[in-house]
Amino acid sequence: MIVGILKEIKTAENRVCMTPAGVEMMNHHDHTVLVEKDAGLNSGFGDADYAEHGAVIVATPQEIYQRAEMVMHVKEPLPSEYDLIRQDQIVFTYLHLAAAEELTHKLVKSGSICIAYETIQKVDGSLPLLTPMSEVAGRMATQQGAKYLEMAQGGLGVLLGGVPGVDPATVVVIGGGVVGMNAAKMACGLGAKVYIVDMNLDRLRYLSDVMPSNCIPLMSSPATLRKLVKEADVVIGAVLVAGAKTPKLITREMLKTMKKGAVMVDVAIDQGGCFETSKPTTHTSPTYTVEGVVHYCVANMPGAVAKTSTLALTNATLPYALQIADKGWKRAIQENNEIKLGANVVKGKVTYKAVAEAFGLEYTPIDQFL
Ligand SMILES: NC(=O)C1=CN([C@@H]2O[C@H](COP(=O)(O)OP(=O)(O)OC[C@H]3O[C@@H](n4cnc5c(N)ncnc54)[C@H](O)[C@@H]3O)[C@@H](O)[C@H]2O)C=CC1
Ligand SMILES: CC(=O)C(=O)O
Ligand SMILES: [Mg+2]
Repeated sequence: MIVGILKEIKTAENRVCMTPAGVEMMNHHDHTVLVEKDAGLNSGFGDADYAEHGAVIVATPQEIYQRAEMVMHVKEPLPSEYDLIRQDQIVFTYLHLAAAEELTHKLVKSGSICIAYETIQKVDGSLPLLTPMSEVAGRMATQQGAKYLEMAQGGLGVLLGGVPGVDPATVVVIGGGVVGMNAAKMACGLGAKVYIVDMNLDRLRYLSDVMPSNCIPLMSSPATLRKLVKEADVVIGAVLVAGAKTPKLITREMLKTMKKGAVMVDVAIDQGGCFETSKPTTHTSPTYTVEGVVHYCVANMPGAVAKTSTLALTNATLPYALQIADKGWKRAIQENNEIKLGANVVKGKVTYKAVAEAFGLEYTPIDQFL
């Protein structure tokens, strides 16, 4: 198969979706890999490095879309690419469609086969291609919370861990999955007082077993959240219902009861965000303030630490990319249920139920194409 590696074009997105080592593996499986010029530069991989590992360097995204049978990205295609996507082409990347109505319509119109990293799912419910970036974003969320608590950044002026004789900050993490647990670990390590809330009692039991004593796992309910946000210096949004639009758990009314200068980091923004007042921001303009509360809602947080993130992401994506390239999309889906769950839009139909539901579109089970 001809596989195309596109350069990222989202604001301050520095990751690349395949390393030179990945290109070499693809070559070993007899695939040709086209890599867009400078695609890996900000992750530490130059064109010469790719070429040495067997890539064909291509000057423009137009040529990649024209020649490749499967195009790969890290982030979703942006408007400049919508008309380049070809019928029957495989698009393999993060899509987060339940929060992206225009993109969903464009992909339906394109007739392509769109497999989303974030809905590929194992039998135990885990999301193997989301997990590594959730680990990065969770850890970063606490760093960003600490930074924006500083007064020069518009924050309250509280040090996350306090000092001897002075109370530490209170961090409330909503959602105790991969993002939430990683955020909480970092906040605990810095000495903050940490609450982590989830709806899944088994997950709360697990967190209670493994987290340090300055982390208090609590059952999520509107009443609990109303109480916690009043105390919070930092609130981290980390809930997910796989593939679906995020539920809004912190309302504007609740925001009004928070401390002025408190910080909200909505990591779940890529699926729509779990605070009513969240809207996507970028690394070049990451925050805004509502009701005196600083909001950080960057949808591609790991892009800021690309040297870590590219390696973590491609370690996870490459085995799946190889299967799709080796077998073609149909057989890869037939033989691997994890990849089957990644199919979001196929040949003009929405094949992921939560995406269809988000926009009142017709849902077509993928089995109809197999
Ligand atoms: N902004 C960014 O750059 C990035 C965003 N993300 C996003 O972060 C979000 C979280 O991802 P993961 O932690 O990997 O998901 P996960 O599936 O590991 O964890 C989600 C947790 O939310 C809990 N949950 C669901 N509904 C809830 C509710 N109403 N109240 C409390 N808890 C609830 C679930 O029980 C689960 O434990 C996703 O939207 C993901 O796409 C991930 C990486 C980067
Ligand atoms: C998961 C995701 O959206 C990201 O890594 O940017
Ligand atoms: Mg994202």
